[in-house]
Amino acid sequence: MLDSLSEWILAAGILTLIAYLIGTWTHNHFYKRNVYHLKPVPFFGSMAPVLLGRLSFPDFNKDLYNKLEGHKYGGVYEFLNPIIMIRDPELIKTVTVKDFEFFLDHRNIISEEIEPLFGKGLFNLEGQKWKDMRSTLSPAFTSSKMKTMFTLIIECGEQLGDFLKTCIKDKNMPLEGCKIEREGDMLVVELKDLFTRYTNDVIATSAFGIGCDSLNNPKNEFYEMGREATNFSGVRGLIFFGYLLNPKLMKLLHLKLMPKYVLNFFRSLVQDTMATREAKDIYRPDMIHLLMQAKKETLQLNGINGNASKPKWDADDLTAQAVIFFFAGFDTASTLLCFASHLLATHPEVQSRLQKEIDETLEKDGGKLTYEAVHSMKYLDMVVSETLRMYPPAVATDRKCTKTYILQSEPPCTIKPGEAISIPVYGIHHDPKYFPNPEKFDPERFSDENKDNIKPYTYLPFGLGPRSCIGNRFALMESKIALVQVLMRFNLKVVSKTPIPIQISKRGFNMTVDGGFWLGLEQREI
Ligand code: HEM
Repeated sequence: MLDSLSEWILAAGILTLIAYLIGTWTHNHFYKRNVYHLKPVPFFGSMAPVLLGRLSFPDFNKDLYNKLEGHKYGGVYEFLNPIIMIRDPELIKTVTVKDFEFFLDHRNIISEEIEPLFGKGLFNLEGQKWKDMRSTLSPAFTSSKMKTMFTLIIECGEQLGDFLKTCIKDKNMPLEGCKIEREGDMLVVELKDLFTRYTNDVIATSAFGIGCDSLNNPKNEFYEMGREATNFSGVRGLIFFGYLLNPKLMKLLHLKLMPKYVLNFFRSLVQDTMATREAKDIYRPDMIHLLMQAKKETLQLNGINGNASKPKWDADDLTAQAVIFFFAGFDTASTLLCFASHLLATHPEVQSRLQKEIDETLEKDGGKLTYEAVHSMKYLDMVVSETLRMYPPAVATDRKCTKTYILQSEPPCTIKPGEAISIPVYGIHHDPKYFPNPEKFDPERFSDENKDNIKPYTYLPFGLGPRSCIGNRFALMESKIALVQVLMRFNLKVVSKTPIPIQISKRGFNMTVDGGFWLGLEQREI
């Protein structure tokens, strides 16, 4: 028992010292290697501004990037984990493309043992397993497969357009379940809710093989389960933080991220659909079909690994891919749609020019939106590209070193297996050296005349190299379809609830705004 004040002070001192040593025990990593780095705070490392809510996650990324100004790369600390942030486009090319074999993997925060349906997903797979799975899945994302899947996605696009048209026409239509209000002749819509329902339906039909119509059936089971699965607030947010802070300890504690019933729902959905299709010999042009082909080992490996023997996938391996498409695609694409709509409403001249392009294109095809028409609209592509530059839904990406590597730079730096590299997408997209006047929304940056002036490896909303986003084409197609469906019928208008200027939320890691993306939808007179 401690019974004198001096003993209490001594004990407190020892405990503080122990805490300090634990909170800083990796913080000399860059100092020892003579790497320029940002001074870390005990426990927090470089994360204090975002954890204390001083900066949003994108602004925090830009802040770190700017603080390393003058250096091609530099050290930052994600809590206790040292991470090399690479800023220089040539170094980014080296890591993601040229010497990709040394940086094959992402950091695997949630392992296969903890959450098999996460850990076995393409994003988290490592080494040869990743190569095999990427080779198996790549044929699902070629232009010809996109064209086949177009028929499924356009159905969701038309559902979106028709739903909004009915809402505006039928003043008695009940709107509960969706965040839509009426203001005179206009609909006032919270776009995150609207577009999340759309991207949910797109993934449901193309990756899980089911139609849900989450606008007309706002409480359908798939949508509810999807929301549950992607809800990282409360205890689950803390568990995720725990994995970031101390993955080893968290693995020992074996704390799960996903409720079992949610995982079982997705597992049975995929596995039952596959069983029914097999039994009844049903064909549908979607990803489930491709996964079934993979199961039967009928797909040719497309050459990334040059390995002739075909891997065997079990049921969870395949379900995990449908789940990762859902996770990787549903929030990112709806975020893109929200920011694009907001930018169009606040830049009416851009909106009118885009609507003109849409009207002219549709007129040529007798009012029908075809695959070719979506891909022929250059201004639409410029608007989407500039939105992804200003507001990339993936603010940063990473790589994990798999073989000892010497980064040839000034000074050279040895990176050991397991060490992490961060690529600051948002910071680079907002660097005036590469994008003059970066806070200005200017689709002209991506015009035929100007786009070749963009320095290679500085525009990276979908990452880069063999490990870049596999759903890139899919995401662009579904987003363009939704924009056309909305803009052919409506003018996007700023209303009193519209957040102006837009302030990215300081809560959480998502690129979103507090209070929602509210805009007015006014029916067009055509
Ligand atoms: C606007 C929408 C999207 C954005 C901005 C986006 C962005 C990204 C980024 C930055 C990466 C990491 C790339 C890298 O590290 O180089 C990634 C990976 C990935 N994305 Fe997307 N994504 C989007 C939509 C989608 C969709 C719709 C799908 C699925 C249908 C998808 C599936 C994936 C998968 C599976 C990976 C992991 C690839 C691998 O590790 O091999 N993404 N995405």
